Amino acid sequence: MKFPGKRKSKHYFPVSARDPLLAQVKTESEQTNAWIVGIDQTLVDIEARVDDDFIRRYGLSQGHSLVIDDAKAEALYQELTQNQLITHQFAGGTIGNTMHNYSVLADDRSVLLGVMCSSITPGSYAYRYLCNTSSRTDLNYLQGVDGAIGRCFTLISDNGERTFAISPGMMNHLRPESIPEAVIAGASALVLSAYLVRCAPEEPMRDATMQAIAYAKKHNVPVVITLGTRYVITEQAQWWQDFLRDNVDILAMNEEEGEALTGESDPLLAANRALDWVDLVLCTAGPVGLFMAGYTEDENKRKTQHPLLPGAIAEFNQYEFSRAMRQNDCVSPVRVFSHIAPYMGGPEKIMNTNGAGDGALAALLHDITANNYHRQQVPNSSKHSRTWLTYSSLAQVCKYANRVSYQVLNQHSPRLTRGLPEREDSLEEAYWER
Ligand SMILES: Nc1ncnc2c1ncn2[C@@H]1O[C@H](COP(=O)(O)OP(=O)(O)OP(=O)(O)O)[C@@H](O)[C@H]1O
Ligand SMILES: O=c1[nH]cnc2c1ncn2[C@@H]1O[C@H](CO)[C@@H](O)[C@H]1O
Repeated sequence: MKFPGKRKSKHYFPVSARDPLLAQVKTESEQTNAWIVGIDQTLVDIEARVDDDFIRRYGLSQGHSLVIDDAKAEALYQELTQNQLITHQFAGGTIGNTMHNYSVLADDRSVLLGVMCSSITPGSYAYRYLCNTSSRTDLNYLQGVDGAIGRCFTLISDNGERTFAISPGMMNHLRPESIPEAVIAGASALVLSAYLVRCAPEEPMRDATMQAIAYAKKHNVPVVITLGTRYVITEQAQWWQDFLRDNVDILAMNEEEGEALTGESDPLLAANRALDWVDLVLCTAGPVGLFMAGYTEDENKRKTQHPLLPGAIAEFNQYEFSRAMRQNDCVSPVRVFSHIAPYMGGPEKIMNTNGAGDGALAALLHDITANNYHRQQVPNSSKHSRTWLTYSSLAQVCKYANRVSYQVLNQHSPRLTRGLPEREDSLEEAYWER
């Protein structure tokens, strides 16, 4: 486990190899016992630049992710190929991206559940998918299918807006019996997307997802969900509110999804409202940066040393130096919030905003898993005097998540090609010095 940003505090981590007591603890359990698990619709992204007429002709709607039938997918693919419009083909899927990015950041294990073609030929989409996935992502639990994985036509319009057209293949054929209970029981988090419940009634993906959630609840593993696109939510906001309340602990969304879910256009208010249903919220807001909202124990809340920020909730960042807890683990829960502007004001040239939010979520998952890892290694540390959810404060997680988003904006694919620069000894210094 690589630590999310080195510290110069008394809790410096990873624990020093020179400390004889801690070194002992470490060697006993060299094999990592901290991992995350996610379920996804196995998809390859096929990216192309198209004009508005193209979007219209195929009955798509800008900014939306729509499922299309085989005939339409074939016609669309033919047109893209004939006109040489395809610019990139890469492994995708919002949770696949997140598992991959987590593994790159943490240099550690994530487990991906989903389907994979039983028979793979070199050069096929399935082959590409496997080649573009981190070797730290455990693919041993994928369920074989006799058919194709999904294709996600990622159509970029002149105004930079991206429209997804999904040709599902057999991506929704994951069965409940393919969900391994032990993998979920031992995980630091179960990670899902709102897209998973968007499948035909006869397809088993929804049941597989609910099975995974049932195991997570049984073993007290936090359930994390990312909302995907606002259209999936707008259609049935009340249903999603109930779903979050009953099944989810940690919510990741962007400001548009936040509005669709809560009716609040202000991301801070949307995050605050979502705390009625979940324990921790990450809300990205494009050029505005990102917000986090969560709970902490009143007695342990910590005052920020940053300037107090105005907003719909006055001085909302007052206790942003607090670590997040699940509401039920608190005796006296208080709500805490944090915000951060884009790292370095954003890259000079944005290569692609696709997956910037997924990158931020991977950073949060890294911090949560590092907390579990640290608890296993140094259980009597004062860092574990309470059952915290994150290793770091909300302010620090914001900083890290934002840094990872920046990295994604700076490259073409939503999947990180490498971890954050090693030279960045202290995220703190690198952040503020430039
Ligand atoms: N135009 C921009 N300028 C500066 N930073 C940006 C810009 N767009 C995004 N970012 C950074 O990336 C983070 C995530 O962006 P955004 O809110 O667009 O994610 P998203 O819509 O969830 O993306 P996706 O769904 O593709 O993963 C923001 O919090 C911010 O740090
Ligand atoms: O329906 C879907 N299911 C799973 N992933 C999807 C769907 N639509 C789009 N993406 C994925 O979202 C990522 C960017 O955040 C893209 O890589 C794309 O593959």
